[in-house]
Amino acid sequence: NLPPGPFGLPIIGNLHQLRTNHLSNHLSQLSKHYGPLMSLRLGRVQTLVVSSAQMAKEVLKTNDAIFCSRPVFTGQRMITYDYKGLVLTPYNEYWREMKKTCTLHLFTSKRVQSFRPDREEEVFLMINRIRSQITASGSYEAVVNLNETVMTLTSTIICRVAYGKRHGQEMSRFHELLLECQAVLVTFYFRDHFPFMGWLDHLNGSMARLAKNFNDMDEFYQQLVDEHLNPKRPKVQEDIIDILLRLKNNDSCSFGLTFDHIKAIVMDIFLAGTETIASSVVWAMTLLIKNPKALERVKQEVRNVVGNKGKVDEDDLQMLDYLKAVIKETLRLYPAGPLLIPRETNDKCVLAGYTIPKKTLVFVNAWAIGRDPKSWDDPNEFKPERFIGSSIDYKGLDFELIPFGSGRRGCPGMSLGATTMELILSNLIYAFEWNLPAGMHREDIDTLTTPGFVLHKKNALCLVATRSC
Ligand code: HEM
Repeated sequence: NLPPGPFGLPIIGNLHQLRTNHLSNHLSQLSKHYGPLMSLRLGRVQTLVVSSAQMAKEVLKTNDAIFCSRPVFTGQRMITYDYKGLVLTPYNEYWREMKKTCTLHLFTSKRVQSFRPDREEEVFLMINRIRSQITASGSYEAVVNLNETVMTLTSTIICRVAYGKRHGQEMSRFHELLLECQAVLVTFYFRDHFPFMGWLDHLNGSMARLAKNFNDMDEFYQQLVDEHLNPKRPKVQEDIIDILLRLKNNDSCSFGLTFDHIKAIVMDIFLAGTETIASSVVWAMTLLIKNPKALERVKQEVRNVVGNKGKVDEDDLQMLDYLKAVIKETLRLYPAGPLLIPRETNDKCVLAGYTIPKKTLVFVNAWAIGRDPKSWDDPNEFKPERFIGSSIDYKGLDFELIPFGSGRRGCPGMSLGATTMELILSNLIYAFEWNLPAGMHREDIDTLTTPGFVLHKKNALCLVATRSC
């Protein structure tokens, strides 16, 4: 008694139907036909796709205890030091302890606040770099590649938070490793879907590629840990590695924190924090440039609030209601994790009259839910106004808007993520006038996406910046 779904082929099931660049959109189209609970079979893996706010509430709230595990896959197992992190670890006693430790020591609002100077300094440095680009161009304007600019910024911010370091030569090496890491994480491993064909992963080189990436990343992280252990290291503000080393020395965790745990957590923070923030800022700028009235309104709001101060700081953010609405609307239309992070059931259960087996892989389609006409008027239109005077928020209680997920596996970095997005976007809008390059029209700005966990804009957003202050 499984939920309905498209007919699958023998052995491979529906795998062949999922070879698409925009999986969440494709699943959303299929769900229009099969309904908000849809079954798929990926090789031997039974899969459930959830595509309405009501069903998301059933899964993430009512039955959270059953839907809160994560699937075990080959690439993820190796990259996460055999599931010693948080993000991809299946639900078990270890995850609960680790989550408690991270919630108490890494994700408190006091800790997020303590990194405020790092965030502000890096954002202002980025604004100054764009200003220098304009000066160097010899005119009043310069073309800025926002994908590159914002990605460099967010990875520098996360580096400072996690390792207390800015971008240097070794950081660009790390960037390369991270890109390779994302590639090996989304690689198709035969053993995950057809256990008897695991030998093919060795034959086609994917296991060797995975092992190489893991060893390179491990070497990099170990070097960072060693630097932190060096007694001659200058005393600066505590970063995440410092905090975890302190907990290790004090024996603060019941499971005995090791260097592998520390490296796995730092890896999590990098993977979960960098691209999500960067892609969301790029989507916000894409939507604003395509909607000049909204861009004008947010610009007026930021300038009225900030005046001639020269930059937006975090104290100003509370007063920027329309900017916050722009961010909510962006996350509704382009959630950074359009299928959240895949879940797995840890028991059998009944949902809307259907039987969902234990160990079902679950995709909650935040992309489809954010565009569901049953929840939203003009669902495909960019209308930040819809959030003005509305209590709907992305904090995990309103299931029509769940870019950060919900329940016990919901995003613990939400506050850091949202504040950083607001700070970057408001400063970009405050410091510059943004226009399309000569000869380009609003309609020419595409919204194509890249495949993968994070929904990136495929073609770089290049806009003309002119100084406004
Ligand atoms: C725009 C920014 C961000 C977005 C949209 C986002 C989104 C998400 C989503 C959708 C999930 C899965 C939730 C679920 O399964 O219900 C998640 C989990 C997670 N996020 Fe974020 N995130 C963002 C920023 C961050 C940042 C800055 C950090 C850390 C510094 C972070 C750390 C994590 C962690 C550790 C998890 C795993 C939680 C678990 O499985 O227990 N995220 N995030």
